[in-house]
Amino acid sequence: MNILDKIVADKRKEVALRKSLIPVKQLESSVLFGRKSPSLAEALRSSSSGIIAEHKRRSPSKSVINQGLNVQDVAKGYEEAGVCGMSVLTDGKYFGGSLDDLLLARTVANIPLLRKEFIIDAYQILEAKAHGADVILLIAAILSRDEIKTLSETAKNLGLDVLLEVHNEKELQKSIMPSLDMLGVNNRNLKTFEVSLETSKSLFTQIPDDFVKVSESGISSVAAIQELRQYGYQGFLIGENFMKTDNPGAHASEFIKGLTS
Ligand SMILES: O=C(O)c1ccccc1NCC(=O)[C@H](O)[C@H](O)COP(=O)(O)O
Repeated sequence: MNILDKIVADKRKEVALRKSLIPVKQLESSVLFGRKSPSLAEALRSSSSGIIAEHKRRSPSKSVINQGLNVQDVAKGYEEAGVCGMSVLTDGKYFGGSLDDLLLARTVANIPLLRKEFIIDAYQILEAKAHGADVILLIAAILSRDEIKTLSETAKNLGLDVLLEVHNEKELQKSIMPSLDMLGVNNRNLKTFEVSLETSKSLFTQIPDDFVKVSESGISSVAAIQELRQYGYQGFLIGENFMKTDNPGAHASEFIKGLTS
């Protein structure tokens, strides 16, 4: 069993438990459920930086990145830095995150928030909306085409943007459909943890122009982004490079200045 299989097996149990504890009606009656979500795809299209900055305490590939920060400070810092959106990892077991992190980020920031999660069930999309997310992530490696269609249509019906993540041509070809807003190429192979920006560079021609192209993982320099832009990428998801510092917001701010100067 690879790490992705393990995460998904645990996620199925976790979602079943959560469903038994919190009924859909309760999620739907939350204050944030009625909130209009700003679009991350639109923000990326009109941005000169394209940065989506992530809150990431730890990960299967790197173990601990930074456990000592307050998620609200990180969210405020990212917003002040001028990022287009913030990604909040909500998985507890492997990433040390939670839905409370999303809620806390929402209370202090107005930028689009992405629920970074291993979504396998529409219930998790309702949770995302109820906790202030504007965008959900769907991972092609763990979903069938039919599941991607059902889950992305659920998200669109709730006014959320959808970022669909792929790692290779096969995942990309099975996933293309109109209910997606952004296509993300993950430079990290989630089964082996190997990271290479070549993954983004090799897949860009096959992503139709209707989708905002996002390059994810392993991005740590302004030069890398300038190069990825040549391939048509408009969004850049960065986690560890910001989160490993004492002040991710300040680091993101310096990074964005380097990109836009
Ligand atoms: O980051 C991991 O080790 C990981 C392992 C298994 C599944 C997903 C994983 N990461 C999720 C992500 O996609 C990244 O957090 C995100 O793209 C940011 O990456 P980075 O800038 O390299 O922290």
